[in-house]
Amino acid sequence: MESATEKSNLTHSEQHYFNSYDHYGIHEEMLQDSVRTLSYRNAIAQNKDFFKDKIVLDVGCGTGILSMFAAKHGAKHVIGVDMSSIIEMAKKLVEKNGFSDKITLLRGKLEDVQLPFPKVDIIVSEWMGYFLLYESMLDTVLYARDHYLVKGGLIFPDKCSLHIAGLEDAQYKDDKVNYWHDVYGFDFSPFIPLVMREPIVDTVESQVVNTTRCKLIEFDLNTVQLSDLSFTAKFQLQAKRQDWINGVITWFDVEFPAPKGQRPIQFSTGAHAPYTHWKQSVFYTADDLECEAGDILEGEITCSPNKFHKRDLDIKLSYNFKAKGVDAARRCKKNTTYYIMH
Ligand SMILES: C[S@@+](CC[C@H](N)C(=O)[O-])C[C@H]1O[C@@H](n2cnc3c(N)ncnc32)[C@H](O)[C@@H]1O
Repeated sequence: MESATEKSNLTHSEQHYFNSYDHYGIHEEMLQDSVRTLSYRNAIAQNKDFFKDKIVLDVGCGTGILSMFAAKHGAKHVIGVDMSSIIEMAKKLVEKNGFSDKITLLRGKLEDVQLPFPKVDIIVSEWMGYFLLYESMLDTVLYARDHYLVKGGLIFPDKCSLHIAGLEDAQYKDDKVNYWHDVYGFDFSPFIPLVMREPIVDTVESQVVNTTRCKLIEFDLNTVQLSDLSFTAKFQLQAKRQDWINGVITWFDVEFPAPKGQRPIQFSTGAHAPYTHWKQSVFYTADDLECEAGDILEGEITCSPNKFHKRDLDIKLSYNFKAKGVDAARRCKKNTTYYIMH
C-alpha cells in the first residue's frame, strides 16, 4: 500500500515511534486487553442507531479492529488511517472478514492523507498512552476533529480524566534505588537520580494505595485544545492509615458518548479496577513520608511534552506533606521532583 507520508522524511524519534507499531506483538497485547477492546465494542454497539449509515474515521486504526466494529454496527463507510506497516495486515483482515466494500484503509500520517470524504460523522480512536498523554497521539485526534468532524459529530471516547493517589512501596523502591550503592562491590550511586527520574509503569495492588484519590484533570475531547494538554493541576490527598508514602500512582479513566437516558460505557485503569495493559504509573517521591491517618499530602503536577522528543512527557511533582499530631514537625516534608516519561 502506498503511504501518503515518506517515512524517511520523519524525525528519527517519529520513525522509531511508528516502527514500534509495525510488530504484531503490540497489537496482540492491545487486542487481548479485553477491558480496552470490549469497551470500544460495547460503546459502538450501544450507539448503533447513531452509527447507522454514518461516515466514520478510525484514527490510528492498527489492525482495523475498531473500523470493523463500526462497520459491523451499521456505519455506511469507515476510513481507517495508520502510518505503521500493520495497516497491510489490517487490509488482509478487512478482506478476510468481508468488509472491503465498507472500509477504506489509508497508509500515512493522518495529518498527510487525503480522505475520500470531506467530512466524517464520527471519529473513533484508541490514542491513550501511559499517564494518559504519553505518545501525544491525542494531538492527532484533535487534528482530525478540527479538520474532518462535522458539527455535532461524535468522538469515541470523548471524556477522559487523570487521577492520583499515594502509595506504600518501600521494598520495591529500596530494591530499585539502593541496588546502585553496591554493584559487585562498586559504588554506582550516580545512577540514582536517573532511576528516580523515570516513572515506573507496573501493576499496583490496591491495598498499597494508602491515601484518598484525587482527580487531577479532565478533558472533554469535543472542546479541548492542544494548548490544554500542557497543564498544571493541584491535588490534595489524605492519608488513610499509619504507614509510609513512598510515591504516588496515577491512572486514567475514559468514557464514551451514550444515547440519551443510557449510562455511558466507561473504564478505569486504576489499581482498584480490573487489569489493563496501561497498568499504573508510579512516581517515587524524593522523601519517604511517614504518615498518620488524616495527614495531608498536597501539591501540584505540571506536565508538558518534551521540547526535543514531543512524544515524551516532562512531569514535575511538587508536594507539601502536612503531618499532624505525633512528631508532626519532624514528619512534615516539602519537595519538588522532575520526571521524564519516555
Ligand atoms: C494505540 S494503537 C491503536 C490501534 C487500533 N486502533 C486498536 O485499537 O487496536 C495506535 C495506532 O495509531 C497509529 N498512529 C499514531 N499516530 C498516528 C498518526 N499521526 N497518523 C497515523 N497513524 C497514527 C499507530 O501507528 C498505531 O498503530
